[in-house]
Amino acid sequence: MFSRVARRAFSTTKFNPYKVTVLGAGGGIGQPLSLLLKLNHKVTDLRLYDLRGAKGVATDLSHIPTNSVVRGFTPDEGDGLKEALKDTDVVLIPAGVPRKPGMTRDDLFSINAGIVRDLAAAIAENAPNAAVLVISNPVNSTVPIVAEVLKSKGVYNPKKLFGVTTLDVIRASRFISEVEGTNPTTEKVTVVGGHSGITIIPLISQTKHKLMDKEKREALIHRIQFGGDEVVKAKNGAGSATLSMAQAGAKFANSVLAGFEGERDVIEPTFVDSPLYKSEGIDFFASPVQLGPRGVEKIFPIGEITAEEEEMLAKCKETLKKNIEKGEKFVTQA
Ligand SMILES: NC(=O)c1ccc[n+]([C@@H]2O[C@H](COP(=O)([O-])OP(=O)(O)OC[C@H]3O[C@@H](n4cnc5c(N)ncnc54)[C@H](O)[C@@H]3O)[C@@H](O)[C@H]2O)c1
Ligand SMILES: O=C(O)C[C@H](O)C(=O)O
Repeated sequence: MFSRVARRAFSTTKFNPYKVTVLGAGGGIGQPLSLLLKLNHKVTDLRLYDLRGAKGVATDLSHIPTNSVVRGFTPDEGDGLKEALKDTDVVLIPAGVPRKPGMTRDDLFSINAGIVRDLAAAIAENAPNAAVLVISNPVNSTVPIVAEVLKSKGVYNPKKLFGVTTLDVIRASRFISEVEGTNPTTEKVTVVGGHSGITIIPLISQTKHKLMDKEKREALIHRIQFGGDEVVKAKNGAGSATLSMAQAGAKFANSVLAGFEGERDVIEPTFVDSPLYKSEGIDFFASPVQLGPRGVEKIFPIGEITAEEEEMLAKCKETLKKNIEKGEKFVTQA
């Protein structure tokens, strides 16, 4: 039985009808991500697609008494991908293979580039107005792949394409709190650049811990940049981060939906088509972005940084430029 207060709160809750699709929903990230989206009251229509397993995951989640209807789609019955995408508002893409120990994210390009390209073509056809949140690695290259496919189909909207770098941001909060003995939920670290090794730049100088001693700071930065390797090593061949990534992906998706709903001051670092370093041939860059009803509302510059961070930025740009070009050429020179 609901108490009177709970009943009143429930009956006055406003549900906006958002359709959200997860491509790769049967996987290590896909399953917990779908669970977290099922628990999100902003989501009313949840569609799960995978080559296999999506129907079982959807049926399982469909017993949870939250606001959304959840359906699973696979390619074996009719056009599952088309049905999963039709007129959806947000698409999250965790489809693709994860790393094993000894691999870089770039080593995943040979398999994941084709997967992401084909899914992007289906998005262009069935959900050209959707916000697309790319999780599949290597993000520095898969985001440009999606952009080029959407451009080739005449439906590219740079305000609605996002590389999800939220895992770097949540790791930074957690790791800095471990170093400083503080509450991780109140630690905010701006992380800019891209999503792999030295392209991940946590701006410690912009935190309240800017006076941290050099040795401690360098170890912290290295841990944030290579946090993914920590998980790959610990899972010992069974994949990479899935649960923390699901949390990160659900958090970012919630922010995108909050922006759609017109909530004010929704700001998240994310890897987007950005003017910040375009003059240097870098088409995409992660920096704090204000999200709104049309997607990207405002891209913030990275602000004042130290000489040490300038050096990191220079190295990041070199790698990022190559990663982005690799993704773009995969589509344009095919
Ligand atoms: N952006 C980030 O911060 C971040 C963090 C962690 C992992 N990742 C990346 O996410 C991806 C997925 O990782 P995972 O651990 O969930 O892998 P996983 O192997 O557990 O799951 C991937 C799922 O994708 C599905 N899939 C493959 N091809 C597909 C297609 N064409 N259409 C639909 N589904 C397809 C598979 O069937 C599988 O269920 C990897 O590339 C990984 O590197 C990114
Ligand atoms: O490390 C990986 O390969 C997965 C992901 O990009 C991560 O940062 O955990």
